[in-house]
Amino acid sequence: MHKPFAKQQRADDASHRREYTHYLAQRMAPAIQALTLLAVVAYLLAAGGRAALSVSPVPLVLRLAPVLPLALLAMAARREKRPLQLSLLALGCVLTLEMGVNLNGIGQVAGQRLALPGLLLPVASSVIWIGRWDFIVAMALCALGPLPMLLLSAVNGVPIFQYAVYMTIAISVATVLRAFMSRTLFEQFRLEKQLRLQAHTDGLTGLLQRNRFLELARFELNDIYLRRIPAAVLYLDADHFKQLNDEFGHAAGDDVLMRLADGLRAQMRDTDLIGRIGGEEFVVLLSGLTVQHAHTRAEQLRQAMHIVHRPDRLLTISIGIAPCNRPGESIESLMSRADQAMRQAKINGRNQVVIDHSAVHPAE
Ligand SMILES: Nc1nc2c(ncn2[C@@H]2O[C@H](COP(=O)(O)OP(=O)(O)OP(=O)(O)O)[C@@H](O)[C@H]2O)c(=O)[nH]1
Repeated sequence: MHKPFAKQQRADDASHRREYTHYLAQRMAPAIQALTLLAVVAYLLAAGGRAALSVSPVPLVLRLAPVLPLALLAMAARREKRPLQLSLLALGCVLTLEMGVNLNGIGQVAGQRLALPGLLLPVASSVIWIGRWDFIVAMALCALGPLPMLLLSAVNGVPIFQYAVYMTIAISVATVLRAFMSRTLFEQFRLEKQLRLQAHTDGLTGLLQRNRFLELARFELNDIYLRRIPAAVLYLDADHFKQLNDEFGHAAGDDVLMRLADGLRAQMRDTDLIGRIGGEEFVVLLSGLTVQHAHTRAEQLRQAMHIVHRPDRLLTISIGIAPCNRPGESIESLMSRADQAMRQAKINGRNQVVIDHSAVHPAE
């Protein structure tokens, strides 16, 4: 179930990190999918070419064996979007490639040369690692993977020394590339989040913008109808607001609107969805409350607003309530009924709560 946006704004560091990890997974998935596919083709070409050019004590079938797990990993990566699973698939691919390097190099006079393509691996894969842990594991696999083959074919340790130098350079380059990529992606994530926040929240009151409210309310209503729980929509409008603006200016009006929004937030539960729908009009979706409970809450809210002082008088609001008692009814229709009830409250003399009875179930 979608929680109110206000709640998302208070997300702690752990959920922020989780959000970033999922963002990275979305961004990295196509690269991981392309690289795992490339690994299958590259391995086939390299192992096939080597089999045609040189003799090896390891049977060809065994040397080509990594193609199957590589192909399976590439296929699994095609449908994957979850961060941990993507990291594990990419690591599986690196591990299989390193096993392939050993299978093709063991027993060959110039076996150590086969370790050279492995030097590409840290650099080629540097940007796909989602977390720090998978990057470290991948680099360790790249560095240590070809060692069995090198140890078997080394003469006086010379190839191992050369390999260690080149691998250190390759891992250093990979670390720089990854650091640059992480910084760029984190900045992009931060900016996108900030833009989303600005697009979703009202700049003056910090409440949900109309469109975002409607979007979240649709999700919430689906859940309400599915679970068959009671709910109600409140439509709130500040009384004689034009008079305030006309007499004391828009800045005074803005100040009252901000304090009205603060009062709304303080009175409502974390799970209530609150949106600013128009100038001095607000809507609340109260989930899990019967119409009687919603009425009590609306009355409390109306009275709580009296502590907000306007320069000319106490702030009063008129509230309309539409109970969600027609399964499948849209949020737009509920808001329209609540708005009608609010208009009735204005006609009745303002500063009061009116329930829309047009669709109240007989049982209620
Ligand atoms: N300060 C300020 N005023 C706004 C804002 N948005 C809308 N308004 C003003 O809100 C006022 C709404 O006035 P009306 O719709 O006539 O309603 P009212 O004067 O409150 O009268 P009733 O609703 O009948 O009690 C208008 O003067 C708008 O200019 C805003 O963001 N800031």
